[in-house]
Amino acid sequence: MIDFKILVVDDETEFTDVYKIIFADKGFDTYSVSSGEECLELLKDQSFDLVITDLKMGGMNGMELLKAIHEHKYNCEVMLVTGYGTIESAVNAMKLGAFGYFIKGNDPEVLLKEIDKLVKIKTLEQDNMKIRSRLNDFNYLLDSNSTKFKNILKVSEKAALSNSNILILGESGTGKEVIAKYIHHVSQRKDENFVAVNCQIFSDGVLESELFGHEKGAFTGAIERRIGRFEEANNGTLFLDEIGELSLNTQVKLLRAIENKSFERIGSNKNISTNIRLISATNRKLSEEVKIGRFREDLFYRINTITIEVPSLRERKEDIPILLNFFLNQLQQEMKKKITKVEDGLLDLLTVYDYPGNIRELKNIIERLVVLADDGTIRKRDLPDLKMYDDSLQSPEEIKSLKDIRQNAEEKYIRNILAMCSGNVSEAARLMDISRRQLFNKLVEYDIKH
Ligand SMILES: Nc1ncnc2c1ncn2[C@@H]1O[C@H](COP(=O)(O)OP(=O)(O)OP(=O)(O)O)[C@@H](O)[C@H]1O
Repeated sequence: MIDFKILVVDDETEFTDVYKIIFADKGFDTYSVSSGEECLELLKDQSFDLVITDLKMGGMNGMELLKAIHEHKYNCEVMLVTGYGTIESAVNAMKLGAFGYFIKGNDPEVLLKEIDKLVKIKTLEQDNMKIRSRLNDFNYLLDSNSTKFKNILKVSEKAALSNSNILILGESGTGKEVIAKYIHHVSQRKDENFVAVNCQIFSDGVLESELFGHEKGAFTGAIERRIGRFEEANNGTLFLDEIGELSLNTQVKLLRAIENKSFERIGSNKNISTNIRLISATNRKLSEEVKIGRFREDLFYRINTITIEVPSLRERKEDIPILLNFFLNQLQQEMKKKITKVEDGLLDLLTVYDYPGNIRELKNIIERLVVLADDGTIRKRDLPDLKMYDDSLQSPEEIKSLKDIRQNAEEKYIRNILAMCSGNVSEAARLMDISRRQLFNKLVEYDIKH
């Protein structure tokens, strides 16, 4: 069956029957109704690629139907069927946006050729949509000034060519999922699904049903059959994030599915074979987890045919300027806000900080700067806690007086608590167990704006 739905509209059933046979024979999904009114009713519930309507009908005629379809903005083409005597109105119909017309009694091949053109247009549009959605989906920065990260990209591209299972290691927020998507994107599986599952957010039983699916009635609450992520990812890529969080029980089931390249839905004996590339990721040291018996060794060797270690952001600080640019562009579009200037010294502060939360943290900070920006300028004063950036500038050799250190710590503490309370002084004072007056004095002393 071709993915193309046709609706034939004619009050003479002998014609609709003939069309149905011809179209069905060519593999089109064909329906028929006997009036324009019925056609409009059906279009409310179902979508069709093409409506072929007779021009002359009792009730609403073909031309009126064409106008109504356009008025409702239904996304389908219309072709008119006409006798010799009415060709002129068929031509007028084309001026009104009909895709074409067909003269009753002519060779149906002529009509089929016209339909074929539409099928080709539809396929082309679908391909374009797929390409666009792939590109939209891949809105990440892959340029890098860091040799380490450039190497990661090279290894990813090579790994993508194979079918091997890949393990991505790295701290939280370094972009492990981004790398997984990139591998999928450059692999031969790119037109198939990329399915991501975060193993941490599900409890044991729920995760198994998430991965393998279940049959209706398999357990209390299984009110209908559910396709699991393994099935969804068939022929594509399955990305298991936080794989280090899997229980030993689920590890056994996952290992079996990988080894046998097949699995069963929960509550079913039917074996379903699967063809997936598995990419796993974790911020845990999996080899250590194996040593202490928290992660199965056999599974570890199954999933890490190729291991990719994504560097932390502090190991690739040379990328902070281009990441800043990238996120600024992205956020300007998302927030419809123009940023034309980065205040002097801001980039230095951003570069000096160590980002325990990696790119995720940098992105959040930039988002905050854009939200708080006015006059199109992002500024130092809007950084979440300026002091922590200055702190990382201190070298261990710099010996300071105890008083300085104490004041430093106090100021940082106050700034953090204030940020936690979104600047609410009463709440911050309560948390710090001091009076509002005492806190106000400290704010003046440290020149903290709130
Ligand atoms: N190269 C990049 N270009 C643009 N954005 C990126 C890039 N790398 C990471 N990010 C952004 O940083 C955030 C964290 O990325 P991602 O989720 O891939 O990290 P992760 O290492 O998988 O994190 P976790 O271990 O917490 O799951 C996301 O918002 C992502 O869009």
